Amino acid sequence: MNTHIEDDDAPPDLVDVTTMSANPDSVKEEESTPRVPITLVTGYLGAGKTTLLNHILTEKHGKKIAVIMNEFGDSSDIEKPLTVNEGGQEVTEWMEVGNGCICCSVKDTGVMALESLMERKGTFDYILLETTGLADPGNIAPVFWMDEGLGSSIYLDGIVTLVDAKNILRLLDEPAPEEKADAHNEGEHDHGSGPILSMAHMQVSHADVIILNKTDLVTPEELEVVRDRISAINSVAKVHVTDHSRTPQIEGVVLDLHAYDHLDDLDFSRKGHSHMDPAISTIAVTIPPIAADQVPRVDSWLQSVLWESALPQPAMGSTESHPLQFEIHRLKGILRLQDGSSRIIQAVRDVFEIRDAETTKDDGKPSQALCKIVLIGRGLGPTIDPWKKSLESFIRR
Ligand SMILES: Nc1nc2c(ncn2[C@@H]2O[C@H](COP(=O)(O)OP(=O)(O)OP(=O)(O)O)[C@@H](O)[C@H]2O)c(=O)[nH]1
Ligand SMILES: [Zn+2]
Repeated sequence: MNTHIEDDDAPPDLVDVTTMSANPDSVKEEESTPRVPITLVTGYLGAGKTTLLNHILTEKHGKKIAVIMNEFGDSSDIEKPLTVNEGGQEVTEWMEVGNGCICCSVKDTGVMALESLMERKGTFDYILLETTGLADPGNIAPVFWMDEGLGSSIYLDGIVTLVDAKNILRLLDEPAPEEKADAHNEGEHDHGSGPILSMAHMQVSHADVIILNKTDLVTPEELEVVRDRISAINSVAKVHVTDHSRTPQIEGVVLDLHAYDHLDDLDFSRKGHSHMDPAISTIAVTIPPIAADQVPRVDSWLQSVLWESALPQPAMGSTESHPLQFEIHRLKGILRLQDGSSRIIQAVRDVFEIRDAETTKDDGKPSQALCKIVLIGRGLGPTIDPWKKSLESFIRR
């Protein structure tokens, strides 16, 4: 399935780079160097990830970007090409990243590549990592929160998912590859049975930005259908329509998304979509401002929802007879406190954090003053009612 060899935009040539070897002083500098942002670039096989990265490498953006490409598609590579673009000069070398297996991919080859990359910290100020087309970004994203080493030197700026407009509908309706990987996958996330859930769903549901690519291959009508389907799965991601991954700009589209450090934009971009995806959807739960001592209750509620896939029941003896069978892939939220401060919630799968929000300007709109939690996942049910009731009653207990 790999088409890089006959690409028009062939990957840069391999050149020797002595200038990039680790600076002996870098160990001393480590403490003072700020964390480097990383954007994960995901998307199904052939969606245009490498095309996007090549596009970025040739644009003027004034950043030294370390790009780790996934040149050999989905073999478990033992080497990854690393390109750093510096003053218009591209330098590529190959990094040993050890042996990885995409099925057991908490430590996949991408993560190992990052570990080798951090040995030369200071030679770049941004990282772009192309994940393999079959990888679930939900496995990689939490590494930046859980891994002491990587988490202290890198922060996740956002997840960009390339979508192949021509093939996405078919991919969304295809059975998940998990069945065949299962033998290899014990203890991994069990996606259960139920509506079809493909890798394409996982990649779309985790996205902060969706680049709807290859639009030259579809009609405007087909494009509309695809857009509807995508936003039914993930209504919060920003969607950019492209061909050959040529985004209108790079900053704010692929770089510097700050998807995990502020949440201006929890409003759904396309409302009232009629074609719900049977497998994954987005819901938003809003409640009035809470007291500071209710924040730990929200934390407990999230533990139940994210770790146990259990929605705390509103009250004893409640008539709730059909507990939802759900699974959350991505969750973000903002808690407004009665004292005027805010907290931000971020979760990818079962890893989550609640932290202080940077002070946000109060624009006086009452809707801005509500707590809001957005959940993306499967089996969320037809209405937000059970979610809202559960949250509201749980935090008051
Ligand atoms: N027609 C058309 N072709 C495209 C477009 N974007 C990319 N391609 C071509 O599609 C092929 C695959 O693109 P890549 O950028 O290599 O895709 P990828 O996601 O990196 O692929 P893998 O790494 O194999 O998963 C290449 O031949 C690209 O030139 C597009 O918008 N329209
Ligand atoms: Zn690629």
